[in-house]
Amino acid sequence: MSQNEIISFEPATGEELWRGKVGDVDAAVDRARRAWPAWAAKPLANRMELCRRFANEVRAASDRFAELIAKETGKPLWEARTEVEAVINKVEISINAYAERTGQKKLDGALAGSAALRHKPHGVMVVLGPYNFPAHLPNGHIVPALIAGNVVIFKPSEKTPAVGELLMECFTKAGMSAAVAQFFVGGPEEGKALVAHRDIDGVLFTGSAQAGIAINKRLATNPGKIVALEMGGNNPIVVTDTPLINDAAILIARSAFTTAGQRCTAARRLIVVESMYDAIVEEVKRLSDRLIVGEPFAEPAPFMGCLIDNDAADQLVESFLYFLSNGGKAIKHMTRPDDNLPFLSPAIIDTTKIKDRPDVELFGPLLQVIKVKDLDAGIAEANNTRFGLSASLIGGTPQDYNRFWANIRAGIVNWNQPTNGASSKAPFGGLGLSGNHRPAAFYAADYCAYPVASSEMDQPRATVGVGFRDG
Ligand SMILES: NC(=O)c1ccc[n+]([C@@H]2O[C@H](COP(=O)([O-])OP(=O)(O)OC[C@H]3O[C@@H](n4cnc5c(N)ncnc54)[C@H](O)[C@@H]3O)[C@@H](O)[C@H]2O)c1
Ligand SMILES: O=CCC[C@H](NC(=O)CCC(=O)O)C(=O)O
Repeated sequence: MSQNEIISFEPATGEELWRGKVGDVDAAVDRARRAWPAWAAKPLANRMELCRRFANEVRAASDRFAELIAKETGKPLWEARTEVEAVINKVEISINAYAERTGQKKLDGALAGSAALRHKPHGVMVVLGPYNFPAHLPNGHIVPALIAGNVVIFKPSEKTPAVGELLMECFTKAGMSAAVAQFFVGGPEEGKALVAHRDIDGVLFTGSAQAGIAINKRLATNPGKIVALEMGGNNPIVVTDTPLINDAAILIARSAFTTAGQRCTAARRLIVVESMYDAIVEEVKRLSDRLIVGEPFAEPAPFMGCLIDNDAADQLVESFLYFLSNGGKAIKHMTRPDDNLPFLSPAIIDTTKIKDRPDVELFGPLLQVIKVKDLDAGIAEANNTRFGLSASLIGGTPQDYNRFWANIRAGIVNWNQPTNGASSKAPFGGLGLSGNHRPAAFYAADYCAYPVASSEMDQPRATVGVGFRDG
């Protein structure tokens, strides 16, 4: 790959899919900055209408869109279709969110004249996207930002530029200028340069904790720039008493292995009370043995596809071997049928005996199992992480769930539901290394506009008060 070019490959076949020239950061920011005033001055209804047209363009291209997502990420076609649906649905959800979370209102109780709360856009927003949901997650920043009156420079992951390009094409086809919704090709270096550019007003990031922290540090001396960080997780799924072993196992397998474990909300740690351990572990293994791993367009449809590339697969195999050689007990071995392709079988390993388990996000189909004495020990173990994105409790009573809910540190806390599959109609974000208290999804509206409080009279009428001499 030349440094001036980004090339993406189909992970399931290794074939080249797309190539494009790396963008010019200064030119992109300058173009965006010049486009901003006119876009911000457009009536809100026009901006919303253009976003609705964007949704129609995505709908019209939905088959091609889903096929491209499946090809470029390696996820199954059925799942890629759900990503396209999420992109379309994001528009109406964001329109509602803008009205509910921001928008404008008159305030009661003004002493004279009237008082109002309104919101203004920040300006030029840089959106940096991840590869696992190359359309849905960046779109979750882009649409709210545009509705609020910002212009956007979107740099997709260097691993999924083709999907990023198609997404942005849908905005231009909808009638939005390519300077308002701008597609930018680049890798981490260009990401860094965009973040550091003095003429941007904010960075809306979804990706790894490592990159998010680097962005946070880079902008630490610019408190005026908005930084929204959606990062990873080391998410726990805690199992306490339940007679529904098969249902519990289905929820666990879905949490851990959907999208081949490449979801920020995937369960990484299965924490089980000792009375349930044997039954749950046996059933999760039995189910996982039945999961079909296959290429995106295979028939019958696979449950999960491959990882994004061979490096990611190598790293995950290494992590499995690390656990194995440090006291872990394999429940289901990780296998890789072809060393030249990133397909991995789901793997399960008991790491209870490992003293200092690395608190990192292992982004793939690898589930650790940890045995605990009781629910309180389970909650303590669940919180034994620097991350805090999602957490689920399986089984137990309403009182158990209340205790779990009150004590767990995570932005998404579920009961008898998977850790993943979060709703776009709710806020989405996490604590600690998972985010910076700027939740996305429904609350993305909050970081796309800032509130302005105004006290207003149509004439400059005023009377002198205390402390003036007669005159
Ligand atoms: N919380 C969430 O909403 C969420 C959602 C999806 C993925 N993720 C996380 O994303 C990770 C996987 O995605 P990824 O590998 O594409 O993430 P990544 O952090 O490697 O890259 C994300 C984006 O940031 C850019 N980038 C990388 N380093 C940068 C830097 N120092 N400065 C500026 N830009 C930089 C990349 O080019 C890419 O566009 C996982 O950790 C996963 O948990 C989080
Ligand atoms: O990989 C990270 C996202 C996972 C996904 N979350 C969402 O889709 C949040 C909703 C939104 O952003 O609209 C999940 O929980 O599976």
